[in-house]
Amino acid sequence: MMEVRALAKAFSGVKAIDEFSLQVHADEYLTLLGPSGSGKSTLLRLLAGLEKPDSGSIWLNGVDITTQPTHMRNLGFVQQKYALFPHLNVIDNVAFGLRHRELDPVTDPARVEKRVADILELVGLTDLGGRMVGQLSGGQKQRVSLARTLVTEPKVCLLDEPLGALDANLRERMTVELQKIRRALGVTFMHVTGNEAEAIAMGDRMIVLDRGRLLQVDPPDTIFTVPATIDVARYINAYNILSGTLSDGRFTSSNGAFPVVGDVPELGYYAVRYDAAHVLAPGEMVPDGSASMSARFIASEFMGSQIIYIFRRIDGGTFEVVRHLSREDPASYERDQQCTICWHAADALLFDVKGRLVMDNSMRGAA
Ligand SMILES: Nc1ncnc2c1ncn2[C@@H]1O[C@H](COP(=O)(O)OP(=O)(O)OP(=O)(O)O)[C@@H](O)[C@H]1O
Repeated sequence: MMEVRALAKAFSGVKAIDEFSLQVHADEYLTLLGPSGSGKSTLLRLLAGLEKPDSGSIWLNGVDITTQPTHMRNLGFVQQKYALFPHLNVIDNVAFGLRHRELDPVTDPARVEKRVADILELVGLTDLGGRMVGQLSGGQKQRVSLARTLVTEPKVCLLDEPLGALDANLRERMTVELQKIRRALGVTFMHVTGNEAEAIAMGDRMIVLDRGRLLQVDPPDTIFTVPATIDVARYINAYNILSGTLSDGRFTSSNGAFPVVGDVPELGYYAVRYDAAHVLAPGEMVPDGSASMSARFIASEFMGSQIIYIFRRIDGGTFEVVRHLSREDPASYERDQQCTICWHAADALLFDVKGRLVMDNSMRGAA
């Protein structure tokens, strides 16, 4: 439906977007995760036509829109700052885009009224239509901003950190709402976020961006279980990452040596998911087929249904262990207590020196 081909944009010689290509499907929720400065906003601005690319092209339903002005693109853009008209009420803010859009403006008052009423109902603002926007909460302003964009029926709606300004409670509610609204309209959403949990929870597919380059695009569960590079593993904040080398058939680092199934040349990194590790009880033996390391307890964080234990590794880095409390009671450790952490050797992911996933240990076991 939308296709981005080798898009590039540099500012003063620094590449903000670097040979970025992507196929966007109709009726999908795409999330875009990247650290600060990775080019997320620049990419949205290029797609929206607010920034001119140095090279590459953007296609919408087979039409090259690379040089089309913003208002001709039929793309919606919900920016970080809501940019609502303070002197207009909610209804008029939403109606404005519809009356004044370049492509097919709607001027018949009855049609405008009906369309605005429908969209306000969809975003849950029916009762607030007459309010001035200055009298709305952050979450309500966010909905007006979304409604104002969606009322124009864009083919793709770009959302720049739409939940960024909301408190945790509201963010959780809007997570579900945004998905519901998108599904009801069948419009494609491209939602930029710096929050990995949001990207994983909301996307049908998820893009990971780093220094302007696309590292991976896949359904979130694939990104979570099979991150294509060590940087993807790092950005989703779900893996303990160790660097080391292969020696005598074992991944060897200052934290110990762990068995590697098969022969992996050029091994550089070893990653253990937080929820794949557990802490041995005093006197408990390391099970067969497991790797283990010694670490000192620093702190735990209770998260409701799960608990995170944080340890200090021998090399000074941290190692996190997540346990689900539906399966076991929380344990308590003394600060600086020496513990043994273990995991199935086959659960570790192996990356080469360039940070590319070589093949995971379990796949090697099966091979
Ligand atoms: N108008 C500009 N002039 C110069 N440099 C820019 C401009 N816009 C962006 N950049 C640079 O391009 C890079 C990407 O910036 P961008 O704002 O797209 O990143 P981001 O991933 O959206 O970051 P954040 O999550 O912090 O908003 C950064 O190095 C930034 O400093």
